[in-house]
Amino acid sequence: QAGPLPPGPTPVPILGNVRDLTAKELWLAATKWAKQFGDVVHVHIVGQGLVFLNSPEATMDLLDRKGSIYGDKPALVMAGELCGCETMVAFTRYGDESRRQRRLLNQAFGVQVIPSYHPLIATETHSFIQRLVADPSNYIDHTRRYAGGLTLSVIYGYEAVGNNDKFLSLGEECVDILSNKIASGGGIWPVDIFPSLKHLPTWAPGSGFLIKAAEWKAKMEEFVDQPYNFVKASLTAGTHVPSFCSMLLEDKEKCSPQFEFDLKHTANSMYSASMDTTITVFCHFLLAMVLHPEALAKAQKEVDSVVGPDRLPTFSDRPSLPFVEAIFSETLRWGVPVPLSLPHRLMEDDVYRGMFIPKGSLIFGNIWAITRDETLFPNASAFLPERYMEKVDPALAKKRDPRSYVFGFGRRRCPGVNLVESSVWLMITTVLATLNISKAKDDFGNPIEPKIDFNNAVFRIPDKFQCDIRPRSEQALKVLRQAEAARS
Ligand code: HEM
Repeated sequence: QAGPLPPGPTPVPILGNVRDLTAKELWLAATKWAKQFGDVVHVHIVGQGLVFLNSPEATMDLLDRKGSIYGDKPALVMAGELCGCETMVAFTRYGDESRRQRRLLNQAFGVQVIPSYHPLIATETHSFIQRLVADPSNYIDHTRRYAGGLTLSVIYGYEAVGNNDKFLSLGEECVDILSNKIASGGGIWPVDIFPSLKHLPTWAPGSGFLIKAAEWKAKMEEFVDQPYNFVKASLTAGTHVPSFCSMLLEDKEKCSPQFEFDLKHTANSMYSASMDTTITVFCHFLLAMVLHPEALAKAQKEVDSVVGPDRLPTFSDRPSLPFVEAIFSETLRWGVPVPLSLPHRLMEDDVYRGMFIPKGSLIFGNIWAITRDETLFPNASAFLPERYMEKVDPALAKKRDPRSYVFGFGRRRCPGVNLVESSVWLMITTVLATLNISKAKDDFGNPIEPKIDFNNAVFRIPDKFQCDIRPRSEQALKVLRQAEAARS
């Protein structure tokens, strides 16, 4: 071993740090260790090493600069083999398959393609606002329908019908199983440490995980197959709406079984990755506006002065709305949608600042620790969009830009980032233009403080909180109706 392991909390014999790894807000525990042990922390579960990188320098040095050995994903027996997730993009091993998938992802959501989705994004945004107006308390379901509906349209040419649409419900159920059951607490199950446990007969004590895994695998297969079979059937029937899948499937030359396999799984990964992430960002935006009426008023004033009362915001307004831009950036930083990113796997032994990081370690970029770093973001736990209005040199601006972290790192960085840049911006800006957001009131007219808790193991989604969402004016409703009428 070429040097000591990075420091970390003292493990107990054999089991290691099992007791230190909690499923609830693991990023808080990891950040406590960062304060105690530094920006590279090592823990282990029965010998499986987990390394937390807690600073911009450490994530950049290892996950970005040494991306060729830090770009792998763990071969988890439970998640991958038993639950059937090994072909989902976020779990595929680094190599030919992941490269083919990334190429498809770039074809769908590369920066050059996004403007072609602008009209659809606008339509979906306007419908989203109408639904918020009609039924404000179900803002989470509306956001799922917005984000999932957008990817279902773009990828499969499928139009979601209602918040309880069959593919939206399937998506909701499967993403919940993935993040809160399969990947909870770092995603390491006893069978990942002792693979022979997978041969336990299902009647044996302790084999309950095998029954659960079989159930979840069947669901994941439905999730991957059903929307894809919809495109194939509509292509055969000639009823398809042009989409990413239909366009590629029409090119018969390309359609080898391997290509179809890649397409089917990549399509599913785009759909599944779009929902809870967007929900997390929108919920934090809503919460920030409820808690900071002064920021809301300032942003509305800016939107009003640029857009005026007679139309809705469009992408061409973006350069004229710097404070809205600052709110967007601060929402990403303050909200931290995926606080520990998704684990990478180190492919070769490595030495970093004299510390030995063994091959096979799971590497977590601790985005929470970075975005709460007081030296980079003074008063880091406060929502302060003004911090992005300050002119700073380009190197510092990049270091402070939450986009350098919140979409993950290196060769596995989020391929949905360009879509999010457009879709979430328009969503936020249109809400600011048309809606007022404030604390809900009790029967006596007293404001109710939103109760915030986080119970998702991967995404930092605030549990549903009370708030008041209503149209800003009759005129706002009128322009929304006009936008709808123009479409039909
Ligand atoms: C709304 C905000 C979003 C955030 C904050 C976000 C964040 C992330 C993060 C942190 C990762 C892990 C990166 C890593 O392993 O280093 C990731 C991976 C991924 N994201 Fe996103 N994401 C968002 C939206 C989307 C959307 C809309 C899509 C697709 C349309 C998408 C598709 C993916 C895929 C396919 C991966 C796996 C990439 C791989 O392992 O190679 N994401 N995302």
